Amino acid sequence: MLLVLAAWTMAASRPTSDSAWILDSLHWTGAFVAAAWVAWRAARAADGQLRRVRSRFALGMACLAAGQLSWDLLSWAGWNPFPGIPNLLYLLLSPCFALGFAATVGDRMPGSQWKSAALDIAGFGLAVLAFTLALFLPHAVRRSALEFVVLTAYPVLLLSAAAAGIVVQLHLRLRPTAATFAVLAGLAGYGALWTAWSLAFLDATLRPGTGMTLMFSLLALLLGWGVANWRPVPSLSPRYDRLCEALLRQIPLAMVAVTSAAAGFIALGDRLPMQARPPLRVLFVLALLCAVVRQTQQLRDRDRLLAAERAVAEGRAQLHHLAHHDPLTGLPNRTLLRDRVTQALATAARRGEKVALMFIDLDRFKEVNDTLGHATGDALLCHVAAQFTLMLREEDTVCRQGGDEFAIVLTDVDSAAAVARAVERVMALSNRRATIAGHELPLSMSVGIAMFPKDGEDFDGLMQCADTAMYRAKAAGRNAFRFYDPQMNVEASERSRLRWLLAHAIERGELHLHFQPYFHLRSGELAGAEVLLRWTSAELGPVGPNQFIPVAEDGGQIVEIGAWVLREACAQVATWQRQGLALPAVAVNLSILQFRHGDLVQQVADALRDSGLPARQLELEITESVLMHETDKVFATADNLKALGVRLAIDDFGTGYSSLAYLKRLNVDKLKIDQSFVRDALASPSTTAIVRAIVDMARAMELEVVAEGIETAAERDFLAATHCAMGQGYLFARPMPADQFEAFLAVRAAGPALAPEQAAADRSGVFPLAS
Ligand SMILES: Nc1nc2c(ncn2[C@@H]2O[C@@H]3COP(=O)(O)O[C@H]4[C@@H](O)[C@H](n5cnc6c(=O)[nH]c(N)nc65)O[C@@H]4COP(=O)(O)O[C@H]3[C@H]2O)c(=O)[nH]1
Repeated sequence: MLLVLAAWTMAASRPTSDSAWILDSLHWTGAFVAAAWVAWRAARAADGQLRRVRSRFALGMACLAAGQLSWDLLSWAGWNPFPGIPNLLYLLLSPCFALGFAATVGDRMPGSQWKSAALDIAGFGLAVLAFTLALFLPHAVRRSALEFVVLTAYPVLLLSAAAAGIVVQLHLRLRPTAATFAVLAGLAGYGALWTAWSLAFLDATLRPGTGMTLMFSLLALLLGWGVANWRPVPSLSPRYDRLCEALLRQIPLAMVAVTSAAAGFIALGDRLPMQARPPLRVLFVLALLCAVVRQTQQLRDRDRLLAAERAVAEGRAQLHHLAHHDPLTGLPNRTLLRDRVTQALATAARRGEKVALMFIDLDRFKEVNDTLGHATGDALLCHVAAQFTLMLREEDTVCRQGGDEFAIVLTDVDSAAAVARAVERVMALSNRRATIAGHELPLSMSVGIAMFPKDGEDFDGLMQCADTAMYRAKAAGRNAFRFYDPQMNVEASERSRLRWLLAHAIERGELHLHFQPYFHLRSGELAGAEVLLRWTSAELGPVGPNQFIPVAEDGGQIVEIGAWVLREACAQVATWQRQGLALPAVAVNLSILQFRHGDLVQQVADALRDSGLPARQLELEITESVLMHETDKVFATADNLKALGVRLAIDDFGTGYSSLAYLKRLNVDKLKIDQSFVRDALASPSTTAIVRAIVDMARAMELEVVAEGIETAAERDFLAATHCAMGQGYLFARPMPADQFEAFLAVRAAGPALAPEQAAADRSGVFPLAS
């Protein structure tokens, strides 16, 4: 750099033109060779794509240096025509840089972007050409066409190369560095310098040793440094991305501006040769066409971008909605519920208000799903969701937790009584039936309620309390609501302990069967025995079936336990039979879950085959509740069971949904009158009438009837008088373990038939009344 400055200072201070040219050529040669050497070294130090890019730039710098050296040589030889080899070499600088920019792009640009970039460069190039021609043509009168072309090509190619660099920089969002500025400013500066130089050349006013000649050297050094440090790194900054986008949008405007400036020059000046006007006009039109096409393209891209942005925004909104709402019912989901409850609690805490959280579970929804299909189940859920929404105030939130569970938040509630009123409103739905896809579905729900701040202070705490209370409502026979009470937690943990212990009861041999006989009331003959399950837990001692069967049903363990009972009962009765201790019938209780989940028909067939018990001796007791929902599946299973030859009995008849049509269709063999009727029959005339009606109806339908829970002789006499054929109860015998029942059978096999209570009395000591 210092050498260049020294040479130039000497050239500028020398009065003679020749020596100034010599000194100019000295600093040009020094600067160009030095710049080429620096660029070349940097290219060799790089590898991969960077090496390709820098090599092309360095080749351009080498052409510049070679041009200068050849100029020096030819000038020294005294034969240096214009244009000559040096000019050709100088001209190669721009294409080499353009190739370098193309190598920078590599495969980083998709085809459509390539086209846009090419159009940007071509349009700008055409505009610069138009401008340069407009500038140069009035001065070209005394020059040959070739001279003019070369002089015009210098600035046009250099400015187009600079434009290519800018366009690549913007399209690829390359981070702007000092080297970027050096290369782009070097090219653009050369473009401007050559313009001035060419104009001076055309006007024959070119003088050596001026600032302009010095600039050639300085710009070469700047370019060399820029190439040596060129390293294209994409920027990830969204701000820079937006800036590049905005600048790219200005390119058509720049084309129009440059073209208009050219047109202005022509309009103002009067020295433009006439024959040059038509090609210039074509050039203007082409440049403007490029600008228009590019502008249209940008508008289209912008529209597409806006549409894409809109789609993304809509997608985001949709995602947000999906993340916070249940897709089936459109109600808020648990995530949104948590937000709303948390907000409501914060407000309530500030204002000293109460908040109620209701946890709702539809009773027997699974049965609807299993029997009528998921579409019906979904429609029922939507129906319930719509009803809840209609019933509540706007400020209350209804949400679907998932499955058949809903939650309702009531804010600003005065008292538990107000909550109870709201709950009753919600539960009023239970009195109605929903008609879905032609099916009349009973709507029943169990509701648990937790109150803020009494039961919990945050969402999770309140949810847990409401869940526990809901569980209690279910355990209380469903279709009920319960407010949370701390005692419930104790019970809930007891239930989970029971469930855990029950899981191992079979393998630990803690389950066993009791048998309770039932008799023909008139003859006193043994009619059969009901099998009743007992559990003696190693940790808890004896646990009653009313305690553990609901737990086993909740946990689904009843399916496995029920299968075990079936196998054990058949095997035991068949063994007695082989010992000559005949039992006319053995009745086994079935749970609804065995109908739903287990392969019940196969289990029964296996139990009969393995034990050798005749099918007609096996009675399966199902409760009326089975008939309430599982119609199609129950009918099909019942048909298959009947096809095996077993008998079906309806247990606890009269307590539930007593449909004669279903009874008939089920093809049952026996009804068991629930013990609550037997208990009240003598005291309440309406119950007396019900019992009579059941017995008459059973006789009319040719069904056997057994009255359960007979405890007194008066009850027995009343039932015998109403023509109830059979009876079971403590009056005759309590449920007995297998060994005692075997002894009972042995006594009966030995002796004459006794009236049942006589038998019970006679066997004192043999048949204990307590099981
Ligand atoms: N107060 C009184 N009670 C009498 C009298 N006679 C019989 N009982 C009781 O009444 C219940 C009759 O059985 P359930 O109605 O089928 O009611 C059964 C049945 O629903 C269920 N259960 C028992 N074993 C099984 C089983 O193996 N599988 C299934 N799924 N459920 C069972 O547990 C329930 C209760 O069984 P348990 O406690 O054994 O209670 C038995 C029996 O001990 C009487 O004169 N007075």
